[in-house]
Amino acid sequence: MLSKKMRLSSVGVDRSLVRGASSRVPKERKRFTPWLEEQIEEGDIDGLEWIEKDKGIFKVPWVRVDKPEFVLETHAELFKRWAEHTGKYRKGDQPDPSTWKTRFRCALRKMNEIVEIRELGSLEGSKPYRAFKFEPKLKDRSSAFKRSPGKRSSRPPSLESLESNIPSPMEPVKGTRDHLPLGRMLNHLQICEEYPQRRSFDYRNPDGSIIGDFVAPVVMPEEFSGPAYGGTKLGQSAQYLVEQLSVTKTRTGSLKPVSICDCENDCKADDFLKDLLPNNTPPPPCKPVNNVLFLKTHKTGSSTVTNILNRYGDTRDLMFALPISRSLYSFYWPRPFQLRFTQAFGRAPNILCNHARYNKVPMNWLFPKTTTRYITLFREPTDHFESVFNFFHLDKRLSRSRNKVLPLHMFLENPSFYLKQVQNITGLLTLAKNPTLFELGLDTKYHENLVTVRNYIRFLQHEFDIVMLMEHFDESLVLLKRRFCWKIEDILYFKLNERLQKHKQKVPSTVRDQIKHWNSGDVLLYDAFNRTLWEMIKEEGPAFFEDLSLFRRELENIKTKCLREGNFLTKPYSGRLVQGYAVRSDVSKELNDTCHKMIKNEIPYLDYHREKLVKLYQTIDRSVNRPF
Ligand SMILES: Nc1ncnc2c1ncn2[C@@H]1O[C@H](COP(=O)(O)OS(=O)(=O)O)[C@@H](OP(=O)(O)O)[C@H]1O
Repeated sequence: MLSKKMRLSSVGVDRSLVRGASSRVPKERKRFTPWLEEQIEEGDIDGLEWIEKDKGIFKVPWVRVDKPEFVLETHAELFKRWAEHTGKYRKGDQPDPSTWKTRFRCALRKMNEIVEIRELGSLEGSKPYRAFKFEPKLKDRSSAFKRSPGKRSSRPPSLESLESNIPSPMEPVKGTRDHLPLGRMLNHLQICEEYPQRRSFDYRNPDGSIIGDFVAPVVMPEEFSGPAYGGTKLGQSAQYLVEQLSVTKTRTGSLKPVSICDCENDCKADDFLKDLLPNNTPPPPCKPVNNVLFLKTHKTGSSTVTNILNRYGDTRDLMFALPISRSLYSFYWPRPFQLRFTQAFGRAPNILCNHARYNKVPMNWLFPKTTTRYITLFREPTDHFESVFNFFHLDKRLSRSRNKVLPLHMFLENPSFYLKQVQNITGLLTLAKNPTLFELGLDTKYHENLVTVRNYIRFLQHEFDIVMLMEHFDESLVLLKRRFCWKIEDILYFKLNERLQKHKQKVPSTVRDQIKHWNSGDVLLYDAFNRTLWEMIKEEGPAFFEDLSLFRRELENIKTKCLREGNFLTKPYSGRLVQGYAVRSDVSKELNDTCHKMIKNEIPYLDYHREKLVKLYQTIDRSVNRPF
């Protein structure tokens, strides 16, 4: 960090303009980050101080404006100074601490190089504060990220390295959709240079109706390739989307965008409301979450969740991320997800819910963390492993001779040995150890390293908003409904993909212990998220359980109304029979479509989405190309 003297002289700021002389706007306006660093260094605002200076961690006093203990002169000083610095407040203006604070908070949020460390903050007690950290700038990070040729680190990545290798500037401003003419995109990139986020833009018809939107990165780092993230090159991915954009442009003809973005005014209304509303004001009605990335894990009940998401998005005409090739039903799983595995529509997708292996950088790019909820689903590791092993016939895949199989109990006697016998651990065999950790993106070579596994779990705790558990399927869904502001009918389901009883293997306790030992990473992962789930449920209070009972009654109801009694079979994938359903012939008109969609598996649903998209494009093309 620069010394105070250097910092001040390097930007040529007259101190009297920044401090004290509040009636004038400083001649030279600084960016928020150096300005804030300077305020901390000055040390004259009560409570604004370093926690760990060498790590760039600091605290900001954070007293609620509506609290009796709030003192304008003390608690609003920092926020006032920023308002002065940006020319939003001048001496003689009416003091407006709520707005000052909101502006300050917005500025903080926009700065990708400043992250909040919630666990270090404390909003209780007589001196509440939030803790933040200055992150190294993108430029520094991307260069720090590049390895010198020939030097490959064999050390597993620490959490810090995992996190610092992530290009946070790809994250967008909360909830904004900017409208922008294609030709002015570069201008926009320059305008927003100070606020390096990824944005999405609308294209509109001359009458203002939305034709579609697309995503574009504001900053395209030259190269990001993380050890645990499959080496995605964002520069290329961005290029790819820009190419797709040109295609969209020529296809859709004359489009008239309505306005350009305003980087200065990106604050969300919620931010203002938080501080302006007195404590007892009922919270504003919640807004349903429509952007969801579901990391679909194998044999965890994930097809049931995918069906829920398919129906949710379908009834609202949301956009689904679809695998690029028509013959594909996953995003080239088990390869780590890449942008080029998805069909590009020239419009930001809302939902991803087919099998994809977690890969933070491109996923965060396509589904920005600030506007998308990330969810996934885990299963108790012993039952999970049995299901994976037997459903996917790993016994045959692990056997070296064609006509023999390697049953589960034999494999577990010396799993490393049997895996070494296999020449290429590809495809479904990648699930032969810690399947969940693998699907969530951790390279198998780190699975034995418990420090890395623990770090990775912490990383995932940052990444995912809700991790559901198959053993608590209904609880997980009710939690999701409540957190996503959904309705009970949005989470109704029929259990899909259940194996026939005769295909399920009873596993004795000794074998269960061996499974746990072999999959100890998954055990740690499951235990951690089991705790998280119950903590989240506890936070919901007693109303949660009322919702749960109501939900279970509705589940029974819909079953009775939709389904025929009897045993039915279906093939979710070729060659694999599982329990199926048949819709009652006397089903009511209103429920007919819902019942049929509730039993639709992921593959027919994907085909359905594809057809729906083609129809949508045809409609748009017809409307756009209509002669005036
Ligand atoms: N709601 C609910 N509650 C409990 N269990 C459920 C539920 N839905 C699906 N399942 C069980 O999940 C297994 C199928 O998982 P997936 O759909 O993820 O399989 S797949 O990877 O998509 O093929 C499969 O487990 P096994 O039968 O043990 O294989 C299903 O029975």
